[in-house]
Amino acid sequence: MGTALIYDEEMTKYKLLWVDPACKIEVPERLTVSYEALVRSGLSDRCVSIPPREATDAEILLAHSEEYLEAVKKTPYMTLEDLKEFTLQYGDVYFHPNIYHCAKLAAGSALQLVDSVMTGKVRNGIALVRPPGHHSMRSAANGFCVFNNVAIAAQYAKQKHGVKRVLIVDWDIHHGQGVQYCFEDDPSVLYYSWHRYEHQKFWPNLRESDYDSVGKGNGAGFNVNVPWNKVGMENSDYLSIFCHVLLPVAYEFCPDLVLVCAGFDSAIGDPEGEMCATPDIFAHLTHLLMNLAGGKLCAVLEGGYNLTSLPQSVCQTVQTLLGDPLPQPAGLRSPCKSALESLQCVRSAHRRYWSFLKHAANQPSTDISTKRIKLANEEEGKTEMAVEERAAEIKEWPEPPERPSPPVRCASLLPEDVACPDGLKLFSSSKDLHPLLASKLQNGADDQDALITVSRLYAMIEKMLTNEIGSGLVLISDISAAMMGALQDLPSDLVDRVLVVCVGKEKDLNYLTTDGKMLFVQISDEDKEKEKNKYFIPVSLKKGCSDTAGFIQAVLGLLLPLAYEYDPTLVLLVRTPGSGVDDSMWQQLIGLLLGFAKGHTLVLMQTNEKVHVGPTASALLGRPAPPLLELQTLDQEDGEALERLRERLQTDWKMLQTTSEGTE
Ligand SMILES: CC(O)(O)NCCCCN
Ligand SMILES: [Zn+2]
Repeated sequence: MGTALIYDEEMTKYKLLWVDPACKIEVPERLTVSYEALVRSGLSDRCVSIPPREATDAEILLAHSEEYLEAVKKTPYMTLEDLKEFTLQYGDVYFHPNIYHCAKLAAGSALQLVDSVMTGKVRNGIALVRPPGHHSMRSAANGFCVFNNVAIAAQYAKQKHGVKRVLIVDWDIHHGQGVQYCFEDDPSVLYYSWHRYEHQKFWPNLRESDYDSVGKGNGAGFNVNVPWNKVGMENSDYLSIFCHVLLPVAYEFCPDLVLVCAGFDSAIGDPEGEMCATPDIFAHLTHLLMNLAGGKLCAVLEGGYNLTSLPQSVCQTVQTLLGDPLPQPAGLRSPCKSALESLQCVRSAHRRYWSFLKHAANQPSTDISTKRIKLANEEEGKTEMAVEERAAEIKEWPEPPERPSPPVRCASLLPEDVACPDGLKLFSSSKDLHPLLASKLQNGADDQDALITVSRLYAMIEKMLTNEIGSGLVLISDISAAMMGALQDLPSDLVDRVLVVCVGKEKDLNYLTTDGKMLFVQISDEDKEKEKNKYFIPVSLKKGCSDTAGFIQAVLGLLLPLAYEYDPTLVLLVRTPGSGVDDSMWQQLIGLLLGFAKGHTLVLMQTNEKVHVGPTASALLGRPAPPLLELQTLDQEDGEALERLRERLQTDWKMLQTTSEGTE
């Protein structure tokens, strides 16, 4: 299924008609440069073009009051003076004779996107709209927003498509207070937002944007605010918040639909955000959400004011929605102290609502809310520094890397009697021994067949690293022998950093190395807590890999952060017989692992488990994993063991940190 693209140049036909420094950045070119970049890169041709439509009154009233709608309806007929007068009642927004029409198109675009995804016409999609929506409230325009496009879309999805749980991820750098107000007592809509906050000194300067606004009444726990109290946040900060806050909560919430308030003012170069995350980070943020809700994801443009990083970020997002390989998330380092403080505060504020956060640490001793009160009392004037001054610090950043799709998306090495699943291409490798193995033959290696198997594995790995093949699926009769053969002194000129994820128990692991060429993560029911090798991470679950809650917790809170920090050039995923992992969990794992090593994941399974070949192939082809069934709660002892493991490892692996204690 395809990716929808909703855009219409009509939404460029309004602009600021008077002087207002706070609003001058919201220009029509935001939309044109984004769409033109999609056209130039050939991405728009690969999308399913869906026309926008005007939202009806009834649809707008899903999130707004009648009096507000009636008032906005009058604006097309206002004189310039009336428009200025009308605008004065709201904050940081402007009106124009054509903005009501565009606001209906923006909201209608979001609804068209929801319809296209919910009816299965497309898998996912993006709507390039203006005016944005997430600041507008029931009876007020605000922050360049007139109607709350995503809030209306969430209500519409519930009402028209019977969606039970909607996840809204707001990666715009501003807090979508309009969305928060709309759903704060509604447990069927989980609103997650990070936003520049600086202890309430940054616009819209709201006390309720802080991490302790967790939702009200039945909605308690379903509003997650992550305040950025410093500018300059980087890719590592964004990814660690996704791994340690958003994803555990999102997987436990188990949404039927994901809506993204896709604001790109959180990218480097933006005068509003002043952050340092590069445009390719949106490839990863999008990918990490694509295995939720069976892949049903609707992204709706919010902010984004740097006319270079905005189109780059939009293209990165669309390319991931289309299923292209991800760029390596290079240059990750430890999240900064301020990000870790926010991380710790959010996790402790939500500990009581989400079993996946149950083991989160307490609020940091240097409680950041006291800073908020102190700083907020200082003279307000400083916060209103003109936008131009802030924009002066615009940084340089590299063009996002190319993300070419390999000619063969997924190759397979199967025994003759196993049919090649559709979409996979049988890997034909020469019968003679791989030169790298010739040495093993000389010192009389015994088992010829094993050597041939390893030889073909090496040949497949080589084709991956030259990007002739994306991923691979290999069935072998004896998995232990194959792992021994392949991993025993793995030739360094074959691959320099391989992440081995071993699902299930595996007896002798004496090919482990300590030189960092291989990071070995094992999830099983074997308890090996005494391991001291930084590159061997044994995760033990009492009930083994069949325990979905424990498994997903290990994947999200341990494996993902480790993999981001390690940044492998190859992922080797091994499923040992009798692991007990269920297919939907297995597909989730594959889907998430494809985000690393430019999609070069090689799956090793034993021939007697060929019944799992179909689901494995489907996941390797980038098809979304089915939603996980309602997760049981996390086993207490497993949760504590995972926490101990994370504590022990975080001195070596900075992406595992979830508290600010101990950081300089
Ligand atoms: C959509 C948005 O979040 O980017 N709007 C930002 C408004 C900033 C006003 N100072
Ligand atoms: Zn914004």
